Order: sequence, then C-alpha cells, then structure tokens
Amino acid sequence: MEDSLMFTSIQEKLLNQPWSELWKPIFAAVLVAIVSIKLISRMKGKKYNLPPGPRTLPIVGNMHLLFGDVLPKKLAEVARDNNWPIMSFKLVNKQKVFVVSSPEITKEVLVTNGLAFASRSPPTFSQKLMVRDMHGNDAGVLFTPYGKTWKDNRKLMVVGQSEHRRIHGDGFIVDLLQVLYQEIATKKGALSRNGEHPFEVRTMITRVFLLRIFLVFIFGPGAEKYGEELNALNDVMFYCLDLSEFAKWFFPMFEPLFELYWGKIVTRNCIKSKFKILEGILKDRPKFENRKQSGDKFAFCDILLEAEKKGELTHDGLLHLLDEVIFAGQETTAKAIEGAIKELALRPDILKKIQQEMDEVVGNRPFRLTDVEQLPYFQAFIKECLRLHRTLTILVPHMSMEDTKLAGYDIPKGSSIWINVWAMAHDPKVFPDPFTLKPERFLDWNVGLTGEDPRYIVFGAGRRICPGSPLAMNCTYMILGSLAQNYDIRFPKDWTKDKKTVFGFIPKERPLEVTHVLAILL
Ligand code: HEM
Repeated sequence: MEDSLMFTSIQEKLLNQPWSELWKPIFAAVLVAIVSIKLISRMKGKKYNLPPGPRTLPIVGNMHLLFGDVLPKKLAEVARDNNWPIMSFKLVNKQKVFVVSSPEITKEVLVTNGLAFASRSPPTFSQKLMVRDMHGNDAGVLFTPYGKTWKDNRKLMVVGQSEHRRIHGDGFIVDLLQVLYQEIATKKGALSRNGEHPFEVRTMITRVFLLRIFLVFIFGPGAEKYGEELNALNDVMFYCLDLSEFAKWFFPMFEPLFELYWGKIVTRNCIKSKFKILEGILKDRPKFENRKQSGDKFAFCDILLEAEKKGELTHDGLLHLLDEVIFAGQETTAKAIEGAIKELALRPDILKKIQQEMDEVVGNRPFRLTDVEQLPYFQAFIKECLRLHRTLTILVPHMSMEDTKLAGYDIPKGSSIWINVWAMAHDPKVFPDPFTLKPERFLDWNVGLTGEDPRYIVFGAGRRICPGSPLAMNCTYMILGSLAQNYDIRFPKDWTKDKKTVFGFIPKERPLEVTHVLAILL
C-alpha cells in the first residue's frame, strides 16, 4: 500500500514537472551512459597490443587506401612503406583484419600457430549458401569453418585424387589432348584474321578444355560432352561472391538488402542450377559409352558416392563437394595456365629452351607426366609462372579461433588474417627484378609447391593448404608440356598487350589470344 502511494506521488511529480526542467537530467544521464560505454570499450581495447596500422578515417576506416590500385598491390605498398610485416586494417564493418606480408609471420599463421588460425572468417551472404547444405548442416571445404565436416570433406577430396591418379595416372588427360590437337589442326574455334588463325586461350583451353578434364576426372570418360553451362553459372557465382564481399566491406548496413536479391535469389538459383546439371550427369553416367569401353573404372565421384552409401555424407553434401572441385579448381588452374601461355608467347627464347630440353628427354613420343622429373628447366618455368601470375593474390582469409599472438602482437579471437602472398612473391629482396620472368631463379633453389618454404607460397601451407594441388599440377604440366612440345606459340600480329585488371576475388584480365605454328609433327 505504502509502495503504491509512493509510486503515485512520483508519477504525479513527474507529470507536473515542466519539460524545460526534465530534459536536463535526461540529457545528463544519456551523456554519462555514452561516455561510460566509450570508456569501458576503450579500456577493454587496451587489453590488446594490436599490430600498427594506417590512420583511420571516420566511417570508412582504412578503405580509402584501396582506391586507385588493386587490393594486394596497394596493401603491399602500405606495408612496405611503413615497414609493417603485419598491420591492422580497418574495414567499414569494423571487422578486425590483420594483413600479413612477411614469410616469417606467414609461417607462424599457417604452420607454427596453424591450429589457432585454421578457421575461416564468417561467410558472406553468398558464401553462406556454399557452406551449408539444404538441411542447414555444414558442407563443402573452401569457406567451411574448422570442424569435423571440413576435415572429413577435405579427406574425401584428397583420397579421391590420389586414388584417381593411382588408377588412371595421366592417361585420361593424354586421351583428351588428342581431341584438342584435332581441334587445333582443324582450326575449330579459331578466329581467322589477317591470314592467321588465332584462338582465345580462355575460350578454347581454359574454359572448354579444362572443364572437359575436370568432368572426366569427376565422372569418368564420356562426361566431357556435358556441363558447358557450368562455365557461365560459375561466372555468375564469382560475381555474386565478389558482390557479397563488396557489400560486407563497404556497405555493411545495406548487406541485408544486397542479400535479398543477390543472395537469396541469384546465388541460390545459381547453386540450384549447377546441382541440377551435376545430378543429371550422375544419372546419365551408366550410359556413357567411353566409360563402358574403359571398363567402368573408378572416377572421383565414386569415393563420394561410397561415403553417401555409408551415411557419412548427405546427397546434398555430395553435390556441394562435386561443385567445389570445379568451382575452386577450374578458375584457379585456368589462371595459372593462361599466365604461362602468355609468357610462352611473349618469350620465344624461353619457349626454345623448353623445347630443346623436351627434344632431348621426350623426343617425338607424346609428353607424359612422368617426364616432368627429367625436365628441370620446364619445372623452373612453371614455378616462376606460378610466382608471377598468382591465382589467389591473398590467401582465402583465415580466422583466429582464440586470442593468440603473432610477431609479439595480440590477435584477438575472431580476427580475419589476410596473407598477402602477392606482396611476398614480388619482394625484390627475395626475387630481384620481381616483375620479370626468370625461370633460372628456381634452377638452383629446389623449393617445392607444398609451402615448406614460406618465401614461396602457391597453394598455401599447413592445415588449409589447397587439397586440389595434385589435380591442378597434373593439368598444368600436361597442358603446358604438350603445347610447348608441339607448337610455337605467339601473339597474332594485331595483338595489343594492354591489359585491364578488374578488382575481384580473382583478378581478371583482358582475354588472351595466341596463334600457333606446328613445331613437331604429331
Ligand atoms: C593452380 C591451381 C590452384 C591454385 C594456385 C590453388 C590455390 C589455393 C590456395 C592458395 C588456397 C587457400 C589456402 C589457404 O587458405 O591457406 C586454396 C584452397 C583450396 N583449393 Fe585450391 N588452388 C588451385 C587448384 C585447386 C583445385 C584443382 C581444386 C579442386 C580439386 C582446389 C580446391 C581447393 C579447396 C577445396 C580449397 C580450400 C581448402 C581449405 O579451406 O581447407 N584448388 N587453393
């Protein structure tokens, strides 16, 4: 009773209070609350000794530094000019990002402290649809957070490739190359201009031909006739991924709006359409004539079908993995091969050396994967091309799963680590004259491709290292070795070397055209 009387009197007091007097205490209370929150969060922030970084602007953080040049190059300049092998970088969305540009710290992230950094940054709205199956379970590998599903799926990818190589070796690529030679001989897809017959490398080799290799690897001989629509769908998928990244970094407030159309409609439909194609190929598989002729032997999808049968993989999870082999593998391998073909056209002196080495070791018989070991100059050329024409200029961002330290600095849990491998591959202290192709660098330096030396990272290193490197290198060696052995490659007379690099997940350049002269009779 007493309480209710007191309440009524306070209420009356407040209601009778003129507004001119009431706003002051309210304003003071709000001010005190804001200052206290700021102070508390600053005190919390002080707990960390974070890496240094460029001065931030209100709202945009450090994003203004990225204008005017492509992302890895600009980040490399800022790191080099300030001598920051690791630096803090602020995005508009306030996500904690640390950019690593030194081999020593790269090794700490990927190997020494590998477990702490083995996860991925929270997925963008497009990535979300790649890391979850239709039942909401984890799926895929590329953007999938650290955990059992990621581990199991990676294992399937690795075992599937080694089993395929054990059974088929390079035979399936050798067979497909015969078809490519035929097409080149009959000038299929060539443009016919100024008395020449140039062809677009992207169209003929890295889209059509590489996809055929991937399809036969996944489903078996006969599958090469399927799935050309996958190329167009993957283009859309890359676009959606770039856009979702763009929205996350630059316009986090409007992310849900972007997601409404580009995520929930475009990305979702794109994935659905890709899965429908893959499902169709799986269904048609028993009808493949060439597969029957080759004795219905193992293909990559068999390892996944077996896991599905055992209940270790859902059918939707299986489709995610099939799709990821093509999505994560084709564009990256294409970029490596295109870069190398371009160098062969630009540098006839280097092509001559490769051909001389091939003449001595391989002669007139078809080039095979087992020859690579005997071809040190060819190997060095490929390594140098992989350095110069980086497929991923920044590794897929890693995320710290706990508070940890790098180079003595604190790295809070949940931070995103961007490893700028472009910066390291163009560091003049490690690679003098870094923008010039010099295979000789790798003749005396017998570094491998597995990231054992952090000065030369192609496929990553440690737990998250690319699981597709065997397939990627089989394709790269076989396509480039065969082309170099059989053709003199050069640019058409009217080729202009201007290139346009477009900002994105994987930098895109002007389509590459080359023409060829038969060097050795097949
Ligand atoms: C020349 C071609 C290729 C290059 C240069 C390349 C490079 C890379 C790099 C740098 C990473 C990130 C490593 C990291 O985050 O630390 C990666 C991850 C990955 N790559 Fe590749 N890759 C190539 C081809 C392939 C192929 C053919 C496949 C498919 C079989 C593939 C599947 C993947 C997957 C699934 C991941 C994610 C691994 C994980 O997060 O655990 N890649 N690749």
